[in-house]
Amino acid sequence: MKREDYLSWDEYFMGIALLAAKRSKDPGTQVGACIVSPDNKILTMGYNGMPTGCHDDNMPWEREGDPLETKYLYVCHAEFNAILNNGGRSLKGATLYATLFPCNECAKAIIQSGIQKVIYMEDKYADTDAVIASKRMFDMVGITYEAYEVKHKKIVIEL
Ligand SMILES: O=c1ccn([C@H]2C[C@H](O)[C@@H](COP(=O)(O)O)O2)c(=O)[nH]1
Ligand SMILES: [Zn+2]
Repeated sequence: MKREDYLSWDEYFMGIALLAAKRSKDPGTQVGACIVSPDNKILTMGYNGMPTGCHDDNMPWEREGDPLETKYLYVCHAEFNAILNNGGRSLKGATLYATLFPCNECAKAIIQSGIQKVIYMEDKYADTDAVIASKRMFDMVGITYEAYEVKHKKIVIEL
């Protein structure tokens, strides 16, 4: 008889996005993204981090203060990294699993890449212009977005 407590596709892909987020050096919010083809093949992944060659130790991670000394002008967003990491594979019709609702800049890249669906975990910046603009664009172009249904499943991985 087969196992019954195996991961659903959504659990598997969101689990991978959560694992990718663990690579982030951001002390504030660690974001992960996993992009999946319509036939459930993982196409690409990403997390928020500094551009390649900009060493994490030499970059600011502050949230406030002189804008040039905050992370915001430098950090590459998880979804943006995932899209850029696609290795030449088409993302048309794909689904993006994201641990945070994508901002407007990521939304633009999502639209241009042909991704059709977004499944997100957290929407803690829902009241910001960035996320409002994001949803406005998704609605306009017919990209669907839905909150990941948390089932409080614990996935334990021992290394
Ligand atoms: O679409 C998004 C929006 C934000 N991020 C990243 C950018 C930053 O590294 C953090 C946000 O940090 P806070 O301290 O919570 O402001 O999230 C992203 O990857 N994707
Ligand atoms: Zn973004």
